[in-house]
Amino acid sequence: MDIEQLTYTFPKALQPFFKDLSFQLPEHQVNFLIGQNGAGKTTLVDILLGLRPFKGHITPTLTNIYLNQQLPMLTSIRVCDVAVLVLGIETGRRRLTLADLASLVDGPTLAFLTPIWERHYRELSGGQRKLVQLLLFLQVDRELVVLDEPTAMIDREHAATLFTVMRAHPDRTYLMITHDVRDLAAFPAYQVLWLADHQIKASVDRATFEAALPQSAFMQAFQTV
Ligand SMILES: Nc1ncnc2c1ncn2[C@@H]1O[C@H](COP(=O)(O)OP(=O)(O)OP(=O)(O)O)[C@@H](O)[C@H]1O
Repeated sequence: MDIEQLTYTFPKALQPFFKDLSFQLPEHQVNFLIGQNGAGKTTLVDILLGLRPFKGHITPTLTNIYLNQQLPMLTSIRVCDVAVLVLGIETGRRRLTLADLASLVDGPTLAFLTPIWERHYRELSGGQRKLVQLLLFLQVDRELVVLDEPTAMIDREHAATLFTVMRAHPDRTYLMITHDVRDLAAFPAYQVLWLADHQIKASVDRATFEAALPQSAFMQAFQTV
């Protein structure tokens, strides 16, 4: 995706928050977006998804899905009901059995959901609840998948399951906001975009990232996000 001369002003603000940002999101790989709290990561993502009016050009327009930080869900329902809520929209089904699920989702997702299929959602831990939703939404096929801090609140084992499912769909373009440098190692290729001072301060690929000296401005920035 090419983002050219993107300018965005919050409603009622006098000055633009982003002015003439230009950068690229390579397709069919993972793009990490890093930056301190308040740097504008969520705002930028909203713009890229067409949720906020902006000036500039973003091409091409990709079908997308946005997995944001707050994933509200009634707690009186079971895991199988959550699956119907997410996958029922795509498949038109109002009921799903485990056998149905096996034909709709990938192996790691099936393995994670099978033992908890009949469990009440409220009985799961916060991290388990988050992973249930993330994995189910990742079964919905879209060209651009945006994840806002998916690994916050989940342990490394659950994060590994999430990454396995993401890697199972290498045709997708991922844009992931993260504050955790450990997330990067899960992917063979990626780009890291560093947002600071209302600009994309750096965009580096895996080789450049791994070769960066610990005292470089970019690596110092990652320590503080
Ligand atoms: N409607 C608004 N008008 C003016 N400023 C706003 C508005 N909404 C958000 N902001 C400001 O824009 C900045 C960027 O917010 P944003 O939520 O995009 O940051 P972020 O990088 O996603 O932060 P975090 O890591 O905490 O999630 C913040 O300083 C926020 O206060």
